[in-house]
Amino acid sequence: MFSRFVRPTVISARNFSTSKQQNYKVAVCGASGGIGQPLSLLLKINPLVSELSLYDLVHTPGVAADLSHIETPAKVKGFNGPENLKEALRNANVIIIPAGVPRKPGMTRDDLFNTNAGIVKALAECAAEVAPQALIGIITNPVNSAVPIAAEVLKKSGKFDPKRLFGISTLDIVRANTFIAEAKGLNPKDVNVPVIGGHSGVTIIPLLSRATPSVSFPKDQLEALTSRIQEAGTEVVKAKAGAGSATLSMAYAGARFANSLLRGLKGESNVIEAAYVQSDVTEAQYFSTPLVLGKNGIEKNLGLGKLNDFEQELLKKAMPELKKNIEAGVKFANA
Ligand SMILES: NC(=O)C1=CN([C@@H]2O[C@H](COP(=O)(O)OP(=O)(O)OC[C@H]3O[C@@H](n4cnc5c(N)ncnc54)[C@H](O)[C@@H]3O)[C@@H](O)[C@H]2O)C=CC1
Ligand SMILES: O=C([O-])CC(=O)C(=O)O
Repeated sequence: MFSRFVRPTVISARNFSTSKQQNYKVAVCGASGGIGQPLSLLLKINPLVSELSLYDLVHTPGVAADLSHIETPAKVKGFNGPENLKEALRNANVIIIPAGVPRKPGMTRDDLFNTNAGIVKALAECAAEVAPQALIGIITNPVNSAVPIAAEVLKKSGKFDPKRLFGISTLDIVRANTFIAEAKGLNPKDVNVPVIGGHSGVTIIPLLSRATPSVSFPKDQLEALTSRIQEAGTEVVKAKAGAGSATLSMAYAGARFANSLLRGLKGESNVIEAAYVQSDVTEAQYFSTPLVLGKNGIEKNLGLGKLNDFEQELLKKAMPELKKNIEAGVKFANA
């Protein structure tokens, strides 16, 4: 199934050739941040975006003014502060959320829970009220808990549609593709590595046995590559030495994911992208697997597929942590 995957073109700037509807409003919450700004730039040059709504607590007038001078059709509006949140999100087709604090060296993604859980909760509450049809993609960490928080909030307001809520785990796939291409001397654009599970440490489960093109590694290299993919976020946090976590690669991954949501919305067939969603493919209530995306969000969950013994072991190790993260999110939202 992965061989049919087509790497989307994120950047097409002025070379627009789409004839179908492209009137989509995309809102970015946390638009002035390290991820938010480059993500908004990539969305501004996406031909499927007609309206780009930038929300943050600070600096959105400046970011919006700056982006609005780019010679693409998307209309950019900046919304600063909670009093403007409703207007920012109203009737959005897609809402992407990179709002919240990032890690510093020595922290786990879970250490961000106390600050970021409340941010995600408030944004989801507003989305439920003013954009109940929106496809919502959450970047904010810890993703494993943030998605259950948003789901519980949406459930409380009677607006939860499991086909429309996504934790964005695309960066794990982007990294896996890059690292495997490097290891095998391939062009990364030709490599597709499924990564399933959650988005932190052991919950990130790369399925190298199912990479296309097919690749194989001796056991020690397989283990080293697997753990590099699982710990790649920490690699960036360490390299940035206190200045935050991945922003540019995440902006790329977020733009790729948003583009796939939009391609699905406009009725393109065969749009496949993995994300962390409500799921019954394992005993964890939320789990990332490849999805077919369509006009209403998830059209089909493609499930786990076949795992080899090594990957079964990774899955076993991921489960307790993932379930704990999910439980923490559900508990927080219902406290
Ligand atoms: N899912 C993934 O693969 C990844 C997730 N992340 C996560 O993304 C989040 C953002 O990271 P960065 O952009 O580097 O952080 P940042 O600190 O540079 O930017 C965050 C932005 O959110 C804004 N913000 C804070 N509270 C807000 C609220 N209540 N409403 C709206 N905006 C609010 C801030 O003003 C700031 O502009 C972090 O939680 C980080 O851990 C980062 C990389 C990858
Ligand atoms: O590692 C972090 O804190 C940010 C993140 O989620 C990633 O880069 O995968």
